[in-house]
Amino acid sequence: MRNLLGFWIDTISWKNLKFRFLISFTWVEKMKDRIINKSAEIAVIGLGYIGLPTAIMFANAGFNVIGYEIRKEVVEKLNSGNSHIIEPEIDDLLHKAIDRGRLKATSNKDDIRGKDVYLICVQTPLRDDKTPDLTYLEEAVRTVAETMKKGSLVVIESTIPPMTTLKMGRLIEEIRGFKAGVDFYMVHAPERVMPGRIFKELVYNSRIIGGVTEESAELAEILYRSFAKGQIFRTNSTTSEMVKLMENTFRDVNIALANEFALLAHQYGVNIFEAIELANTHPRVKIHTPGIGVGGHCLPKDPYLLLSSAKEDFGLIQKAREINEDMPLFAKDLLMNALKMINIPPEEAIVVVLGLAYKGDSDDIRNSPALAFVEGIKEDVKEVRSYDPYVKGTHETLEEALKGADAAVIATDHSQFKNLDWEKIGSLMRNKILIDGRYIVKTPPKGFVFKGLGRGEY
Ligand SMILES: NC(=O)C1=CN([C@@H]2O[C@H](COP(=O)(O)OP(=O)(O)OC[C@H]3O[C@@H](n4cnc5c(N)ncnc54)[C@H](O)[C@@H]3O)[C@@H](O)[C@H]2O)C=CC1
Ligand SMILES: CC(=O)N[C@@H]1[C@@H](OP(=O)(O)OP(=O)(O)OC[C@H]2O[C@@H](n3ccc(=O)[nH]c3=O)[C@H](O)[C@@H]2O)O[C@H](C(=O)O)[C@@H](O)[C@@H]1O
Repeated sequence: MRNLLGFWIDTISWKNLKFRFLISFTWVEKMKDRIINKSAEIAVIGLGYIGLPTAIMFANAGFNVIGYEIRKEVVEKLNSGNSHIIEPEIDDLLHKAIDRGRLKATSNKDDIRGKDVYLICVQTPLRDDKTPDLTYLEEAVRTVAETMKKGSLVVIESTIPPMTTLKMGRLIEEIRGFKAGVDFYMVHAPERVMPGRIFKELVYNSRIIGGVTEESAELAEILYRSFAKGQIFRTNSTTSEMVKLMENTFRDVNIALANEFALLAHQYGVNIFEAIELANTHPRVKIHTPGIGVGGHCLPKDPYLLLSSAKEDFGLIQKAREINEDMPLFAKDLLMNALKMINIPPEEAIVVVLGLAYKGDSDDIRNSPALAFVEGIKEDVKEVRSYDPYVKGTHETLEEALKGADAAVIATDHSQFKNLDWEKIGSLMRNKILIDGRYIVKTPPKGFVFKGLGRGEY
């Protein structure tokens, strides 16, 4: 917090300091009142996995919220009361917000003019060359710059490379002439929720708020307090950007270590899941879970966002990424070995991938290792089919997908896959190969050539 002082001094021009201080004092008090009495109007930019639940939370906390989204089909769906994402509790909470008249979606910029608060929740993916693609963010910031008023609070919730909030502040200044921390308030308030637990974690997780000024951070804290019960820590925007990226990089590197242990276990004929369970009985060891890969919108890209502006190479984080990115290829090796064991030429094999989503009980296929696996085998085998209960465009039923197939590969830990009767399902298949990339099948089913990732056999 003490470090912030130097920061404000940079941001505020000394010449106008006294005058601006008076204005800013009046503004901040007014804004606090508007937030506390819920008369502050909120625009959420981007209604995806993060923006929609956040908009719903603020609406149900009593604010008038308008969601601005460029995908018109999403806007239509939401305004008719239907969520376009799968998440526990979302349908009820969305209906509540819409029925109370607190939440609307729009694709019209005019509808978000002059709001008190702008929350930017757009995607921040990577380009093919693994550098950050900030075009969605920049476009969202342009929209905000065009529609905001003096004194608005601009919150970037998206995960972004260090120093991006300051850059976006300068972009607003170029477009609109408003200076961040002087003419408007600005923070980076990264979201830390876990899909599948979003509505619980929005309330109970702790939050980091990185302000370009202390006042900005204070306002944002009051705003989030309208529904958040976890601790809220204030810092500057570059620190909060780094904290968020460090959290996901920590998880990615730890998963890579678990994956490397799994690869080693194959060399020594050890079941890695038994070994990890035993190692985790140590009071200071908590090894993650190995698997077919690390997917989703965040873990596969956030380490690269963290490294993106660094002036040197950082080997550990990069290496961890490579290990995780190679795991679908290791699963491919397991499949090829199984085909060889029963003399099925790969070019004649029909392979069924069970689960396309990046993790269990999700419909999100962004950066999914299942897709990398499909990509890795599609030129080698005769046919690749897929079945995912949550993903459109896959086979309707598991049975239909497996009929006449040679191999099934479990790529996602959907609950539906956990208690399947493989001996019964096997009767539908032409050949019985089962590859488990997610430690779903604990005991190899009878009559199958079974290979489990991390299970020791190769
Ligand atoms: N999905 C997750 O589990 C988490 C995501 N995050 C971060 O939150 C951010 C958003 O992620 P998601 O919600 O998953 O992405 P998403 O892709 O589900 O949602 C982004 C939405 O923004 C819309 N959009 C893009 N540009 C726009 C613009 N200029 N104006 C209006 N709408 C626009 C897109 O059409 C999309 O609906 C990312 O930075 C991500 O790293 C953080 C924590 C968890
Ligand atoms: C540090 C941390 O826990 N970050 C969370 C993470 O959510 P996300 O759903 O992407 O995380 P996840 O459950 O770790 O899954 C990511 C991927 O990693 C795989 N995975 C996960 C844990 C593990 O031990 N082994 C493993 O292989 C999953 O199968 C999945 O493919 O990233 C989110 C985000 O930033 O998007 C973040 O808000 C969440 O709190």
